[in-house]
Amino acid sequence: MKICIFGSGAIGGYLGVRLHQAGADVSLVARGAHLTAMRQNGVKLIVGEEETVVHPRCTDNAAELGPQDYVIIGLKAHSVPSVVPAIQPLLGKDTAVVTAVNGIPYWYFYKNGGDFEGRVLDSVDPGGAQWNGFGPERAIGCVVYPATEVVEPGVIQHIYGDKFSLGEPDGTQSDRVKALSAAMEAGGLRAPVLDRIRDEIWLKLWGNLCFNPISALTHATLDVICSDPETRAVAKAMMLEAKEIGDRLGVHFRVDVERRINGAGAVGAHKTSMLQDLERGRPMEIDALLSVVQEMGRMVGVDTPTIDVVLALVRQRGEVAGIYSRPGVKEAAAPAVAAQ
Ligand SMILES: NC(=O)C1=CN([C@@H]2O[C@H](COP(=O)(O)OP(=O)(O)OC[C@H]3O[C@@H](n4cnc5c(N)ncnc54)[C@H](OP(=O)(O)O)[C@@H]3O)[C@@H](O)[C@H]2O)C=CC1
Ligand SMILES: CC(C)(CO)C(=O)C(=O)O
Repeated sequence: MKICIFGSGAIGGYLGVRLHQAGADVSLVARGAHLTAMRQNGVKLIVGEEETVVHPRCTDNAAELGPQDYVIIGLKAHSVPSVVPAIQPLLGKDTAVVTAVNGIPYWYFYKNGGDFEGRVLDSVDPGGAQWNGFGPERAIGCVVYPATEVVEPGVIQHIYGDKFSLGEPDGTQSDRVKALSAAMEAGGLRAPVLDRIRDEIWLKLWGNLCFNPISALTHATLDVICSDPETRAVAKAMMLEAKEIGDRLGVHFRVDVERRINGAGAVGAHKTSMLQDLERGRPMEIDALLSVVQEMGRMVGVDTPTIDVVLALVRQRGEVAGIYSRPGVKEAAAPAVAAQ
């Protein structure tokens, strides 16, 4: 089984190590010092006291790899549109594209039925670059639950979790999704194949769409956001607006808002990825977590007053830090120093 992980950072690198251990023919696409270190020393994964080093093929040039059975996208959401051309050499007739990325994926309205079938979402897929460049029929959905970090080039620290839920857009138990699940499970991961992957995408997104921007605005950790009555109320208001949108799109939320907030609070004094990105001066995933929910709200006729306010504030926070540009505006240059 040939698998290329395009964007082999914290999550992609973790997946790469586990799939390599499972015996898959794994190639990692990465760049910079991280790529150099992985090429020279292998990829080191630290899980608790245990350290594993594996030596998959590592490159910054996907063209040298040829067509794959699976391309797993492990990039931050905002990076995906720009790599569509670079991914083309990896795509054969039957190659599946697995979106291991937070937020709403480009293929959301493929085989979902209803009024919006075939609709491209501008906030995550401007101009339909992914829809047209990958094709929605290649897509396999993936919800990423583990937390991992690149602690130094070539070194991935596992923090918690081992579950990557998978699912076909049409909910079928296809051979390709079952084979990928089996490979991931052979590597020691949990990879259930769900028949309603969009429900799971929303459940994860439900937390990301509020906690991540609130944390970027306040610099508070999850425990603080969830226990302070005022920020908890902001989060809850955003989640209820999002739930109304999800309900109209046929999403089933299997837990209620209070339980979802309590679950996030129980994670503890953890900085969300958006806060970490802000502090490190790296682009923030605002559009795939938040702008897209506003866009979907407009589509289904649900007002999103709280989401609108928080989105306006976090966009401006990102723009002032030089790490965010609104969809349709030229990409922000990375600042020389991290934002304070
Ligand atoms: N890390 C986590 O704990 C979790 C992450 N997620 C989600 O998973 C997704 C991936 O996140 P994460 O792994 O943390 O992100 P990372 O930034 O750690 O990994 C992405 C990697 O892709 C590289 N990259 C970007 N553009 C290119 C390119 N053109 N060519 C080659 N390599 C490229 C980046 O390099 P560079 O650093 O140079 O930009 C980086 O190494 C995100 O959507 C995130 O929200 C979800 C749950 C938890
Ligand atoms: C920690 C958590 C759950 C916050 O929503 C997360 O997924 C993130 O930081 O992106």
